[in-house]
Amino acid sequence: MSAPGQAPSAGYAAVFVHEDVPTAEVDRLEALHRPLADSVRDLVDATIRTTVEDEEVRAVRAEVDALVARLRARQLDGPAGVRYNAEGRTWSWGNAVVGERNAVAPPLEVVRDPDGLVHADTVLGAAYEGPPGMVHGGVGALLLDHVMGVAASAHQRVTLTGTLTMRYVRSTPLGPVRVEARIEREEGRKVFVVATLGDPDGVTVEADGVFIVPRWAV
Ligand SMILES: CCCCCCCCCCCCCC(=O)SCCNC(=O)CCNC(=O)[C@H](O)C(C)(C)COP(=O)(O)OP(=O)(O)OC[C@H]1O[C@@H](n2cnc3c(N)ncnc32)[C@H](O)[C@@H]1OP(=O)(O)O
Repeated sequence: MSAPGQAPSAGYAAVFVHEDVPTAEVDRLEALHRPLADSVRDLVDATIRTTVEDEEVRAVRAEVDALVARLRARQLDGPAGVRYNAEGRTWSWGNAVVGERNAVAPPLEVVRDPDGLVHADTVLGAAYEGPPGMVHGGVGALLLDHVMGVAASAHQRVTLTGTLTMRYVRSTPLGPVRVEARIEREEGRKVFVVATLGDPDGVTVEADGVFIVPRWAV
């Protein structure tokens, strides 16, 4: 444990890395890598749903292994972390929900309206299944946590999830989903956020959470 007033651990603090990369270069790299993540996401879906012959499965595996080896020829020592430049541009390419290079993350664009509503639309396919044909409850929580965190941070402060409560009103079918979140109220360093996850027929999960501005971030 770290002393009060400090980041929880050197490891945590170390993921916020200042990097002297101009915004145009960050944008160029994102444009280069995003289609690769899209293709890998497609590969994940195809891996789940393929019905090809055994030999074809073995052959594809060999090709995928070769591709992995090519990408690993030069790579970071650990996770991608959160990076920022002098222009205030931040990027977190490995983020589990919005990482531009993360094929595990559903493609999600989080939008903040002028009135404070934060929302995101995406389509969840076979990789996000829990009950048959339905979104895994943990995936719903993942999306809600992130969008609620964005609402709490208001793009100007660090907040961490303190407590997250969810009520699964009905199952969420795989397919198009929408997350909405807004700040309900604030008390000192505690930010209370309410949110919903829904399908085209309406709300499927209701959530409320307490997001904390950690003492080390004040
Ligand atoms: C500029 C940057 C913008 C970036 C935008 C990007 C958006 C990204 C969005 C990503 C989204 C993804 C997000 C993620 O995935 S965040 C990852 C998941 N969350 C965590 O890992 C958090 C782990 N916990 C901690 O680090 C600490 O325990 C925290 C920071 C939470 C509090 O430690 P701290 O030492 O700071 O707190 P304190 O003891 O001084 O207490 C202060 C007040 O808070 C109250 N309290 C304490 N704990 C809890 C609790 N668990 N629930 C409810 N309330 C709690 C406490 O009673 C007190 O209230 P009061 O007595 O004053 O009334």
